[in-house]
Amino acid sequence: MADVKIPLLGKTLSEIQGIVHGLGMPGFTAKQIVAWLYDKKVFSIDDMTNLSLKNRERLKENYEIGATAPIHEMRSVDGTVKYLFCTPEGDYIESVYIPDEDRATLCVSSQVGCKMNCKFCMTGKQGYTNSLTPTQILNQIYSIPERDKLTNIVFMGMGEPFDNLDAVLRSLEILTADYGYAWSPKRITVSTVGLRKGLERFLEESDCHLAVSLHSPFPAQRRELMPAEKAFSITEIIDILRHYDFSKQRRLSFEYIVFKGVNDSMLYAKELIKLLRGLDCRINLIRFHAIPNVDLEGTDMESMLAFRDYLTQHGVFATIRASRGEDIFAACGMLSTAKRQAEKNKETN
Ligand SMILES: C[S@@+](CC[C@H](N)C(=O)[O-])C[C@H]1O[C@@H](n2cnc3c(N)ncnc32)[C@H](O)[C@@H]1O
Ligand code: SF4
Repeated sequence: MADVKIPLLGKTLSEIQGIVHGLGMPGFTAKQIVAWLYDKKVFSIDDMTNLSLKNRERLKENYEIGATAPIHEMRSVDGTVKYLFCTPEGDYIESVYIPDEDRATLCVSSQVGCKMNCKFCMTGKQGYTNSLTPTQILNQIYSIPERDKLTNIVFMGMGEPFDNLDAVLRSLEILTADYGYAWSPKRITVSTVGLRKGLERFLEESDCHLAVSLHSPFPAQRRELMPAEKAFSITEIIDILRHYDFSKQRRLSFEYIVFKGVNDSMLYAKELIKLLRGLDCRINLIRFHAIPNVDLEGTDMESMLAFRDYLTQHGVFATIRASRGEDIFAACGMLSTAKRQAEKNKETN
């Protein structure tokens, strides 16, 4: 059996210092290694040319960079690219590259599948398989051809980031630390259904933007759409957020998929205004990407515009999120589900 090597990608500076120390290398090599990883973004330890040949060989005995290219990509007519990665366990995850004028956003996954089982979500339908390691989270950013064009990262791919918070926080540290990518936290948004412990810890330990998936201002209806509401209600989430100061650089937004005949009337807009009163935030209205076997439909653009205008006129700034890559299975979880299905069919034929 081939030796399994430990990936360096996804290790923090202090972890690399521990490795360097353990291998008996001089302390300064830790900074050199993180620079090769996160600044120069090399694909081989052999490329770390300011490390002595002996130290590179020593490192290579047990470690590797750990970057793996996507196995599949789908390009939309609008420039959006969906990438499919395969993890060492043979699971599939998706990332979506979304170019838009002077911005280039990558939507990354944090888990394989998801435990939250939201009614409208294809990833939820897959169930939960695994949580991604920091290596697997960062690899989505490291291994795409557009990596040097990226201006923003959103954790809005497969999975619930607060259900894998250690790995997500470690990735955020590497993306924002001076020794790492040195990105401003303002370029990164983490989206969540809201899990109590995760929310509190994220607010404490990170400065990145927060997006909360809201979808209904009424707890009973939100519970129908999003079972996570049972454990941590939107009213409690908002209570915690009210005690936090979002007036500085950090942005708080709420995601709201507008479903036809479900949550698109002015009654809902009025309730949202009540719920969010006094909070420094915005609402992103999202068009529903239809998924199979779910009796939900997206609302029409006219109702969406009226909903947006009502909210904005009543002091809750609302925008309509442009729907991208509709021709390439844009709803997260669709491509990996198709791949899983194709493999199952192969096995049974
Ligand atoms: C896939 S989730 C991942 C992050 C996190 N688990 C969450 O729910 O916020 C990212 C966003 O996509 C939304 N979403 C899920 N399925 C969707 C669909 N079929 N159409 C449009 N948006 C969807 C979610 O509600 C959420 O706001
Ligand atoms: S919307 Fe988010 S939390 Fe809900 S099932 Fe999908 S990935 Fe999980």
